[in-house]
Amino acid sequence: MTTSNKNASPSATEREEDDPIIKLQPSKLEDYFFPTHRLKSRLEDNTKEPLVIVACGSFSPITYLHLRIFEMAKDYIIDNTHFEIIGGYYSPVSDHYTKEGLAPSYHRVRMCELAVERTSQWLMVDAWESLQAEYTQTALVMDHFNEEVNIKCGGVVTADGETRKVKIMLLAGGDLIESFKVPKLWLDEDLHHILADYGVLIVERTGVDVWGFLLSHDILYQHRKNVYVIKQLIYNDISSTKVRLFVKRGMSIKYLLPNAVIKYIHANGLYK
Ligand SMILES: Nc1ncnc2c1ncn2[C@@H]1O[C@H](COP(=O)(O)OP(=O)(O)OP(=O)(O)O)[C@@H](O)[C@H]1O
Ligand SMILES: NC(=O)c1ccc[n+]([C@@H]2O[C@H](COP(=O)(O)O)[C@@H](O)[C@H]2O)c1
Repeated sequence: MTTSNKNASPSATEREEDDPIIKLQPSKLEDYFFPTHRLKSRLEDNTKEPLVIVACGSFSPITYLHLRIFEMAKDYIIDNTHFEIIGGYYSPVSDHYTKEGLAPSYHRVRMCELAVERTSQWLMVDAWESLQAEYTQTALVMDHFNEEVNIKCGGVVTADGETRKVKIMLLAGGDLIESFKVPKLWLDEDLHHILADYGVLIVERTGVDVWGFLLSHDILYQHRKNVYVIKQLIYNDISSTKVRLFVKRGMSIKYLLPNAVIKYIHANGLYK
């Protein structure tokens, strides 16, 4: 027998489905605006330090792994730190980043938006980096978020009406952090800036010894108090590279990424 309870108040998950259509990020820099529709303007717990988490990457395409890393970070933050998350952002890299398999940035931004717009209450997509006329180093992307959140939005307000500066942290997989050792890929001054002034949340990745790397890398070790390593309790290794290959070979990508993103890939003939 099935029962229906029309009067029951909707669960949080159901409410997300009813979110009003959000304003999508534009495809031209002159129309750019910083998305704040899911950014908390008030800190709930006065004893906590407000935090915005930023994930930089290709997201070509975004997968359930890229969605999960934010949720893993959230659980970690709640259990192990004195931070209160006030928002999370994807910042897809621009077309000037020379990496194989990058779909045009407009599509990558839109796919990220489709992935979060009906499934999350705290994740947003910022197109600023993707709209720049040249490649933007991650240190500058972090500065952009700092400027938007702390200078233009003025930080966050506490229950006492006091304004508090928001900490901005980079969220990255173990592989991205391991790329710190690649000669000339990252400037030392950028690493110091990211690690000292912002901080990094590292999600373990299969095959990468994050703790070993942390010990071996001088700059990372120097700033270790601002580096948080998150264990993957359920290992997930969904790869965008393999998703692209599956599409090219006409194979199914269902259950690897949200349906809305799959539909978008097929409708726009991406990764053929
Ligand atoms: N299996 C994984 N475990 C933890 N983090 C991951 C994993 N895969 C990707 N990430 C992280 O997701 C972020 C975005 O990754 P990005 O889209 O640039 O590359 P990718 O997911 O490895 O895709 P590609 O196959 O196109 O290289 C990065 O911080 C990356 O380290
Ligand atoms: N010097 C830098 O700032 C630098 C170097 C390499 C990668 N990254 C960033 O790391 C992210 C992921 O890059 P990959 O997909 O190549 O691992 C991208 O957002 C890219 O911009 C930054």
